[in-house]
Amino acid sequence: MTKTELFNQIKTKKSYLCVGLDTDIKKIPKHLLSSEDPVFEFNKAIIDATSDLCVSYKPNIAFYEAMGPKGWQSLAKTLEYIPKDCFSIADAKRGDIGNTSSLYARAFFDKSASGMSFDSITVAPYMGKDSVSPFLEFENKWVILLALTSNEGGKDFQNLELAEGTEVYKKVLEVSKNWGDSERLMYVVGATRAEKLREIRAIVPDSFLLVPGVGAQGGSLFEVSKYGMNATCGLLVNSSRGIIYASSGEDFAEKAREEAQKIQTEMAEYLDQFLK
Ligand SMILES: O=c1ccn([C@@H]2O[C@H](COP(=O)(O)O)[C@@H](O)[C@H]2O)c(=O)[nH]1
Repeated sequence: MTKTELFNQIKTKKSYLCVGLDTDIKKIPKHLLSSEDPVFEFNKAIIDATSDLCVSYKPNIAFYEAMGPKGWQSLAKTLEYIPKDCFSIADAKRGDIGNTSSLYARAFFDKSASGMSFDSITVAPYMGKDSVSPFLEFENKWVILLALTSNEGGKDFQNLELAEGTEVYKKVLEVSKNWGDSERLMYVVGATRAEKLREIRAIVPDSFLLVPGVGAQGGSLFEVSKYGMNATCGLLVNSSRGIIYASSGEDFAEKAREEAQKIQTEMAEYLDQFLK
């Protein structure tokens, strides 16, 4: 999916919501556990209930890897089921020396090799350019680099000041924006770090930002939207637990829709207010 196609989806759906498919077999409603593939059945119901309200889905790969081969099967089936007008994100946080990164890229982008072809993958930037460029060699695929993460521990390194006075996360943005343009490269910025969005926008004005941390982690959608939105929206705001585990009963999909609807309604207002 191109940047223009993504923005068109945002305008059509009046939404920049990304639903996180962090599907934990231990949290799936009991009545699904007797089915052949409970994880897929759960995801399918969540997708059916939310696909008109969001523009993206983000399975976090850890939840599937943890289940072994069965988990990878559920992941591949889920990816096939995600509507083609929704931007798919493999939240895998990969990155290694070049030849290894190439294999990670093949695993998530090359359907003929792995059976899966996501639109994008999250990548850790700390091994540098040659660990990231193998992902960018795949045409029409996106890299989403971790910049300023939502967790408290993110401050341990990301906010350290280098001798020249720049914080590490800013250096990541400044250097990596030369590895690919805003048509192929996005950044993760936690909603819990919304106070930094003005400074981030000064460095990467045109890039899309994947923003996790609203809902369960307490980040503010208003602040993210006010300080982070640009002329093409430039935001994909993720909520996982707040939507998919809104209920643990048979009404889980209905309740997930209600939560997604609340966020979409707020987003429609912010698009009117803050789109530059
Ligand atoms: O900085 C980061 C990077 C990734 N995540 C991931 O996003 C979701 C958030 O889930 P919630 O349930 O909405 O809190 C999850 O997959 C994280 O691994 C993040 O939270 N922060």
